[in-house]
Amino acid sequence: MYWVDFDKYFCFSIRLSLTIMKLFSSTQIKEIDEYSIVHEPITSVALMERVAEILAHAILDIYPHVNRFLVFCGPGNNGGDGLAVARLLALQGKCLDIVLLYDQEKFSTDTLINYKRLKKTSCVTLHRIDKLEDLPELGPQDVVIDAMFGTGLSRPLNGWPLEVVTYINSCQAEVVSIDMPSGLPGEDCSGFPSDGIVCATNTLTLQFPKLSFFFPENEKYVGLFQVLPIGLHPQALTTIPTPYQFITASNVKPLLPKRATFGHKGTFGHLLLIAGSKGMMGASVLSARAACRAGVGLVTSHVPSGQGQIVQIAVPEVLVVEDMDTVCFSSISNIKTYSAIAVGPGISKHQKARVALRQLLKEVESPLLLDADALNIIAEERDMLDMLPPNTILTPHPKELSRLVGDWSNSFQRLELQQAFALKYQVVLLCKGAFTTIALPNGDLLFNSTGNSGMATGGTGDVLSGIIGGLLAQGLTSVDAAILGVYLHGLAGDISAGEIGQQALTASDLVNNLGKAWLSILK
Ligand SMILES: NC(=O)C1=CN([C@@H]2O[C@H](COP(=O)(O)OP(=O)(O)OC[C@H]3O[C@@H](n4cnc5c(N)ncnc54)[C@H](OP(=O)(O)O)[C@@H]3O)[C@@H](O)[C@H]2O)[C@@H](O)CC1
Ligand SMILES: [K+]
Repeated sequence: MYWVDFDKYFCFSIRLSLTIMKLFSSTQIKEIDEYSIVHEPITSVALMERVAEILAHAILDIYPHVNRFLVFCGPGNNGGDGLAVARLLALQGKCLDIVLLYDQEKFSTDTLINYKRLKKTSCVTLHRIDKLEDLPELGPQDVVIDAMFGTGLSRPLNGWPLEVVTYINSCQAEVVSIDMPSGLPGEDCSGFPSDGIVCATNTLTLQFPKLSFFFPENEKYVGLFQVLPIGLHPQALTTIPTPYQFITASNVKPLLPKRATFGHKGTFGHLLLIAGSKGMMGASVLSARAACRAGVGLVTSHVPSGQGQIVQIAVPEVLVVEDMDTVCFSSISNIKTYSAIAVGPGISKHQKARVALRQLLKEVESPLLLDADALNIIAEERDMLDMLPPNTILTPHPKELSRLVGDWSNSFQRLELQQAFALKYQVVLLCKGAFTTIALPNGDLLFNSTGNSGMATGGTGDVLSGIIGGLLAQGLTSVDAAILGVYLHGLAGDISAGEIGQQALTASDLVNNLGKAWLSILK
C-alpha cells in the first residue's frame, strides 16, 4: 500500500494546529463534518464543491491522459462528491458517463443539487440504471470512479449495488474510489463479505485515512491510498477524542533527543544489548550496529562465552561482555550500570536463557525492551508477564504477538487484543509489519507511516531493537522511543528502497541509511 504525505498538501493555517493526524470513526467523521459546516462557517454544498475540486485535481494528477471516466454514484454524499467531480472533469474536456444507482427521490440534499448542476453540463451522459445489461460500455482505457458509498455505509451491500460491485471488480479498467472503496466499513469489517467490496486501484480518502485501511486483509480493496486534506475545522480535529493516530514526520520531530554541545559519551546513555547465541550472532551484530547509529553514547553487547570476537570485529564501537555459558545468555551481572537494556534477538529459548531472563525481570531497574526469543519465553512462562516493569517495550511481529495475546480472526480484533494487553500490563506493545501498530499503556493505538515490504527480510527486527534500545538509553520515554524508533527504522527502509529497490534491501542497508533518516527528520 501507499500513502501520500499529509503535510505536502496542507495549507499553512491548518498545518499549524495539526501536529498529530488522528484517525476517526465514521460516526465521528460525520460530527467533524457538521462542526466544520457550522464553525468555518461554510454551507454543506460549498464544502462538497471544495472537496470535489480537490478530488478532481488528484484524479487528473493520477490519470492525466485518460479521456473517458465512468462514475458510479450512490444516493448519499459520496454519490454527491462523484457528481460534482464528474462536472469538474467534464469542464476540463473529459468525457463522462454517470451511472446513477438510485432514483433522485433517494438522493441527499447536496447530491440532488449536484445532480441538477450536472444536467446542465455538456460532455456528460447520465444513466439511471438498475440492471447490468443497461450499463454503458467500459473499455480497458476508461477509468471507473467509485462514488457509491463512503463513510455512511450502514450494512453489507446486497442486491443491485452488490451486482454493480461484482461487475466493477470483474472489469479490466482501473478504479479510483472516492473516500473509501464502496462496501468497505471504516472500522470493524467482520460480517462484511469480501465479494461485496470494490477493489480500487487508487483510493482518494478525505482528510484522514480510515482505520480499516491499515488492515492487511483490506489491501486488495484500498489499493494505493492518498490522504487529501479538505480543511475540516482544526478545533473539531483537536478536541474530539480517539485512541487512533497516524505517525507522520510532524509527530516525530518534537521527539528528537537534544544533543548537548558539551555532552560526551557518558552523557548520551549506555545501552546493554543482550542478543545472540551460538550460531545466531548475526542478531547481536545487527542490533549493536543499529544501536550505535541511534545516538547513544555507549553500547555493551552481552554475548555467550567465546562469541565476543565476532561482535568486536564486526562492530568495533561496541564494548563486549561475555556470559559464562558458551551457548546462550545464562546470567546477568552489573545491570544497574546501564541506562537501558534491550534483550531478546537471537538469545534462544534454552532453559538457561529462561532462568536468566526471569532473573533480569526481577532485578531490572532501567528502561527495558524485550524482543524475539525474550517474547517467546514470556509467552510460554506466563507468570513472567506480571513481572514486566511498567512501560517495558515489547516488539513482536504478528506471530510472536499471537503467542502473547492469543489468535485473532481479523485485524480489528487484533487491535483490540493488542490494546487490552498494553492496558493490562501497562506496557508499550508493538505489532511489526506494514503500518507497524504501537499500543500504549493508556490504550492509544498508533500506526506508523514509514516503511515498505522490502523490509520483510531477516534481521530488520534486530535493527529495530537496537534503534529503540539506543533511544531508550538516551533518556527518551518508552512511548517516545517506540514512536521515534519505529518511524526512523521505516524511513531508513524507504531511503534504502529508493536507492537499491525493495528486492535487494537487507537489514544492513537499514543501518547504513539511519544517518540519512535522522537528517531527513532534522530538515
Ligand atoms: N468527511 C467529510 O467531512 C465530508 C464527506 N463528504 C462525503 O460524504 C460521504 C458520506 O456521505 P453520507 O453520510 O451521505 O454517506 P454515503 O456513504 O454517501 O452513503 C449513505 C447512503 O447510502 C445508504 N446506504 C448505506 N449503506 C447501504 C447499503 N449497504 N446498501 C444500500 N444503501 C446503503 C444510506 O441509506 P440508509 O443507510 O439510510 O438506508 C444513505 O442513503 C463521505 O464518504 C464523503 O464522500 C463530502 O461530500 C463532504 C465532506
Ligand atoms: K466510494
